[in-house]
Amino acid sequence: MNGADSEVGRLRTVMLHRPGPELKRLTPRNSDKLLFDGIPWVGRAQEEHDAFAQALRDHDVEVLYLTELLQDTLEYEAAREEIIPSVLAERQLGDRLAELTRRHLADLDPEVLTQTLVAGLAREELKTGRGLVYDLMDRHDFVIDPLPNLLFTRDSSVWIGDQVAVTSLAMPARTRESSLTRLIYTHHPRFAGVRHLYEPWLEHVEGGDVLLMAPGVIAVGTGERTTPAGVERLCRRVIWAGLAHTVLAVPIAQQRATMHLDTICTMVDVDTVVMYPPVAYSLQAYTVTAGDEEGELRIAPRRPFLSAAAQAMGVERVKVIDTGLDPVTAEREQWDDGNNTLALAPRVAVAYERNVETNARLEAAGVKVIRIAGSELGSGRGGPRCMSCPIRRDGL
Ligand SMILES: NC(=[NH2+])NCCC[C@H](N)C(=O)O
Repeated sequence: MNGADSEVGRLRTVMLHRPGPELKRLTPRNSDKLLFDGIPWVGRAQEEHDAFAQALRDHDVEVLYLTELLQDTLEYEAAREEIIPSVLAERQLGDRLAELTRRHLADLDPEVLTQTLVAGLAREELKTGRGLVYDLMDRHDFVIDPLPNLLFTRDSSVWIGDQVAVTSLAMPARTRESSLTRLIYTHHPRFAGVRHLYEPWLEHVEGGDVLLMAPGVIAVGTGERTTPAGVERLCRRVIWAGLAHTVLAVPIAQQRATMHLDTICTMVDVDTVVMYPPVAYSLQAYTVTAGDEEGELRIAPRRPFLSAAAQAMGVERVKVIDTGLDPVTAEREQWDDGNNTLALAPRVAVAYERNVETNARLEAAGVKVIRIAGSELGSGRGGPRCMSCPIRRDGL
């Protein structure tokens, strides 16, 4: 059965996206808007990603590729009819160019349509384009925007128990990603009958902010991406669907370095987190549980995150791999996703090799670290956890 009730149960199936031509669209002029901090060397990024996928397979994890699932999905007419209109940004294209683009997409076979939905479409590639909007656009302007952040499959959907939350991404450069994941989960036979816990048109929630701390206990960060309103809606849904008894709502600094909760904290064992030292003991949480009436929530006063988590999880304390680094190294390794580990099982985690000191501390604490290269992948500011959407983990 698909689903996950923790961050550390043995990982069985994961969804990845191998970066492709969408990364070749990045230029120094558009990279900020497209949420990359550098211009990746695409071939090397693919090699790094292939090694990541292989490391997972070597640990008996089934790797599904998002584009393969999408291509299968686009064999169905209903899926095509749903996705094509949704990518025609009419206010940008105007009705004439939108109609020509619609016709262009309708003629593509599932494989090329998949590529186009992910890599986008530049004006010069739309050979059938004409009209005033078309004439006024630069040849490199996008008729359909590329999705370079699709690589970070963590953010566009998240499994909670046996249901999938298709998220609502906050940044304009990413909003279309969850149209694709929603399409897959709605039409692909592998996911037939799966219940959707959340939808892309609701208040913003991103998967990188959602941590399954223990069966029944979820932490949700709120900052640059997941909004307070998103947390409230998610709380109501998970608690009243019986998927969690407690949600910890965790305010995080609204800045790029800490865009998601998983940039400062991930779990490496049933009761152990690796955490960015400057925030480990200052992070606060509101404990949210079911209210008296159906659909209502009870909110306990704010208190330190780690003690709120321990209480909800029913453990004496949450162990922190307090990386104990000097502040400059800690800040550098946090920026390079040192805290962003992907657990394959309790005390087995994938991490970027470059975060030498954080990895050494993990090992000293008894965690087996599977190191991967990420010099190019990391230019999008995401580590092994960001690049993976667990679809099935063994229950704890
Ligand atoms: N779960 C994560 N930390 N994801 C990282 C996403 C990085 C991506 N470039 C963004 O800015 O959205």
